Amino acid sequence: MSDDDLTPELERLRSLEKTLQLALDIVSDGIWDWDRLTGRVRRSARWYLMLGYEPFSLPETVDTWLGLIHPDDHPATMAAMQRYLDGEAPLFSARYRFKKADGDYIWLQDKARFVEYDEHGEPVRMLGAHQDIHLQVQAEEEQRREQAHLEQLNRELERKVQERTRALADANAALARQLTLSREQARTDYLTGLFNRRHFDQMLTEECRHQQRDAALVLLDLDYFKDINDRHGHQTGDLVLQAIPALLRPHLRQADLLARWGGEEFILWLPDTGGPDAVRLSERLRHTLAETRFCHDIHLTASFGVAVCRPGDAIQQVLRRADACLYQAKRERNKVVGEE
Ligand SMILES: Nc1nc2c(ncn2[C@@H]2O[C@H](COP(=O)(O)OP(=O)(O)OP(=O)(O)O)[C@@H](O)[C@H]2O)c(=O)[nH]1
Repeated sequence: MSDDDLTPELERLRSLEKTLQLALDIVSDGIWDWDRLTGRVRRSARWYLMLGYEPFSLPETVDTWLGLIHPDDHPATMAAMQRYLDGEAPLFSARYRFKKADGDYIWLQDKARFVEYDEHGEPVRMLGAHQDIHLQVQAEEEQRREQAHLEQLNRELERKVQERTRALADANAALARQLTLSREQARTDYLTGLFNRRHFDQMLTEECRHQQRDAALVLLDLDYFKDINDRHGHQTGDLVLQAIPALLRPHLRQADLLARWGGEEFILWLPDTGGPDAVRLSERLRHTLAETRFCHDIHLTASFGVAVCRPGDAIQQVLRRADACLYQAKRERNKVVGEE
């Protein structure tokens, strides 16, 4: 073939190469072309511009590439290359940071594959394309940071909700305890721990409503209690009053109700109990009190008024009758008086 024949063919090839170059510029930000036999790596002008270097100003060697990869991304990049060389990947593909002329790093996507082989089938040429994905990676990192921040906020919110829920449950439990205590206090005499008059009244009304048999009402009034206060002081008087329930209780049944009726006055409701039994019990209580030595060797007696409540009786009437009996007992003191 003469030179004249070659010229149009060369022109056609040059035009083709130019077209190819333009097409590569459209789909990538830099092209590299490695000749495995010479070790030379040619890079496109755009490749240099992408990194801020003068076009073709760096040595056209593999070491230039290796020297510009961020040290942290080196192992993964080499591993990706090895996978391709070992035939485990259809092409070399890696993301890594690459050093620019100003010393900063940008994120690149690098994709390459062998394009020529020798007669033994050994690859001799590799063609690669770089893509500047810096903005994309930054956006992804920002998104990851935001996601992590949101997850952190979410965890904090959940922790706070749990804390509040726990605090609320604690507050509810404390409130329930307080309510129970308040209810307890509302029906208890603070000094003796017995039911107070108000609660006893309520219970009596209930008891009467369901009463089917005789019951007894006993009023118990300590004698000359004022003397104890006067002689030993009000605090000692309190101690004596506080000791009364423990002295009476052993003589009572589960169903019997004992309450503090007022100052030094106590009251007993004895269900299913007739007059004689109530008087006998009152005598036992009278003896117990009379035989007890309180603090400071205090002696004490009590007077008792016993009335019987029959089914259908008005409780106020019964109370009045018990009070009348007590009044009579008080004439002598240390005495039990029951209804005739
Ligand atoms: N320490 C103390 N004394 C009380 C309490 N409540 C009432 N008293 C005293 O009980 C005394 C009752 O006096 P009085 O009503 O005169 O009766 P008394 O001295 O027991 O005499 P008689 O009932 O007539 O035998 C008063 O001194 C009250 O101050 C109390 O909670 N603690």
